[in-house]
Amino acid sequence: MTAPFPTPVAGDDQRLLSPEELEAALRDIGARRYHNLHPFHRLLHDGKLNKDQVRAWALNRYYYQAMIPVKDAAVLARMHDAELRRVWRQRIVDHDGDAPGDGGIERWLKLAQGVGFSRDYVLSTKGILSATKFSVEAYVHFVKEKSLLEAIASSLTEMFSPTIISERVSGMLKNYDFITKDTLAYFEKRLTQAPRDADFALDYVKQHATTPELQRQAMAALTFKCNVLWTQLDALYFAYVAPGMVPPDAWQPGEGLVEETSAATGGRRGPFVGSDVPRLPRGVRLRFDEVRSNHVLLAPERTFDLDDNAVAVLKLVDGKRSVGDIAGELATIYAADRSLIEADIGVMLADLAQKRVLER
Ligand SMILES: O=C(O)c1cc(C(=O)O)c2c(n1)C(=O)C(=O)c1cc(C(=O)O)[nH]c1-2
Repeated sequence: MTAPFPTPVAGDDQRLLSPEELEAALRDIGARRYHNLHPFHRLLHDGKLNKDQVRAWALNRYYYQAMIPVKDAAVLARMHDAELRRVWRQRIVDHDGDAPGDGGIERWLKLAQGVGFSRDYVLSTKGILSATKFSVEAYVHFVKEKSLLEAIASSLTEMFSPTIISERVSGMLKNYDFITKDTLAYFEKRLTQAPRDADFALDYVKQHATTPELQRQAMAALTFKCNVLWTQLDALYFAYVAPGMVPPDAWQPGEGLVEETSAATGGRRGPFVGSDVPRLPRGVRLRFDEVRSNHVLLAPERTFDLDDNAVAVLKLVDGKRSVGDIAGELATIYAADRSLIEADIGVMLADLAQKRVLER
């Protein structure tokens, strides 16, 4: 069988690397290919995504989380040594927990719920991109089909995860008002679990990759796994950032969400009132569409036609003017009653907020 990805060579002339050289070569793979370098992660951590794009990440990443114990059970099934199984089974416990309501998958569900999803929608895995499923399933197949050394080596991306997790948690808390420490609780445990798991796997690989060929296989396994993580972000980027092509059946913003209550959003539903300050969410823009020869609201994966009244209002939405200010300006321009305008635009803005192209 031909290798699915180009496999790195073990050294200049396939010589046996020392354990330290092997570790350095593995770390170098991460330095060049780990998913912290992916543009989607840069956007996520720097606060450049809108809420729906963060939701798409949380939803798709759930599939990875949910399949990790399936992957680890497959690895476990290949271990003929009870001592090894005793160590590895901890990974399954970490994700599944010891009791209902416990464990990493549950904490990821909390994260997904924290950004607005209904638990049942996430659990259904409906709406997850096919490309996410393909990547994650490729990982499960890989550990079943390849040697135990390769299966263990493929988990070594975890060597690099504490850095990305710290960066992600601080970046997201700083940059998104809808993200709380509670929502990101998943990552707290990973900060101790990942280094523990990675240390064990790295020792195993250094001890068992005893020929140039085995060392090459270990490096190829880590490269493969970096690609598993990278392609998941490619898929998210393509569907929800640019060009914004959401495949049929994949999650569309607005789907699978819990009806937002004031407690969940920190905001209110219903008409906007005079003191509300409307703003366009990140990624939503008011644009003149030459083809339609009309203004539209451009969201990452949707376009909304606007009538003249909406255009007049949205031209004044700048995240600074309140509804009262906007009504005041329009009342002057159109010589109309300010309180009537305020009531009208309150309803109109609430309708746009319902469609998630406006925030207060
Ligand atoms: O947040 C991350 O960037 C990240 C990365 C990785 C990784 O590098 O594979 C894992 C996780 N998180 C994670 O939470 C997790 O449980 C996990 C298990 C594994 C694995 O390969 O067995 N990787 C990862």
